[in-house]
Amino acid sequence: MSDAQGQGRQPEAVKTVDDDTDRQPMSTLDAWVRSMAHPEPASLGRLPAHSPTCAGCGSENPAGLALVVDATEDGVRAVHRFDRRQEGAPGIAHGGLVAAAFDDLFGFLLYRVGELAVTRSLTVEYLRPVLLGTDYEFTAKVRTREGRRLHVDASAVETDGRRVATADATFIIVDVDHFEQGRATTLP
Ligand SMILES: CCCCCCCC(=O)SCCNC(=O)CCNC(=O)[C@H](O)C(C)(C)COP(=O)(O)OP(=O)(O)OC[C@H]1O[C@@H](n2cnc3c(N)ncnc32)[C@H](O)[C@@H]1OP(=O)(O)O
Repeated sequence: MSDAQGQGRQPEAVKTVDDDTDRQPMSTLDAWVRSMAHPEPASLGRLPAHSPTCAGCGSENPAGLALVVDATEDGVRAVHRFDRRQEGAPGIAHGGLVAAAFDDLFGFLLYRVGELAVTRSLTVEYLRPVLLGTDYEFTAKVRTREGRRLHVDASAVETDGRRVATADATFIIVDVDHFEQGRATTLP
């Protein structure tokens, strides 16, 4: 992506900005599509959120996980601590939210491969309870690429190195037109 210096660029996803060409207001989707249209491999360091309101990594989503993700030599990494908003059983993170963390982390690999892709399948192995208020290191990498398919792997580990969960997923590379389907959404 254009934030190759790892400065944490936020895509212009939720801002209404002036279109340089016709001076008409640009929609949220137009701005997001424009910002995501040309993903480029990023250098090491902090990666930009998918959008400010992304449920996985957007800092402006009060219900989101607000993952903070760095590019590493072989993939991506986030240290994350779940809180009460992600509770399932008392004191334990809900499995669906752990899956969401993996899914969103996988979405950051797109910055590393320079393609747009979406989740087609996601499998999580819950090895141990993921506790609220505890730091976990999430890492992910691309295992293989076959045509439009990206096979990706991830794990979450405690500070002592014990794995609490692993995940693998298939992402399918899509054209930016895929996201035009979001136009059907009519939320205020
Ligand atoms: C910028 C992104 C931000 C990231 C945010 C975090 C990630 C997300 O939340 S993404 C959102 C959740 N995912 C979605 O909404 C995706 C919804 N699904 C779709 O839109 C479509 O099914 C889509 C685009 C994935 C694939 O549709 P389509 O293009 O018709 O693909 P299709 O022809 O069925 O399959 C494509 C290829 O994948 C293969 N494939 C399909 N399913 C699988 C699977 N489960 N495992 C392995 N391969 C598969 C097919 O065999 C085919 O292979 P090939 O190209 O070699 O023939």
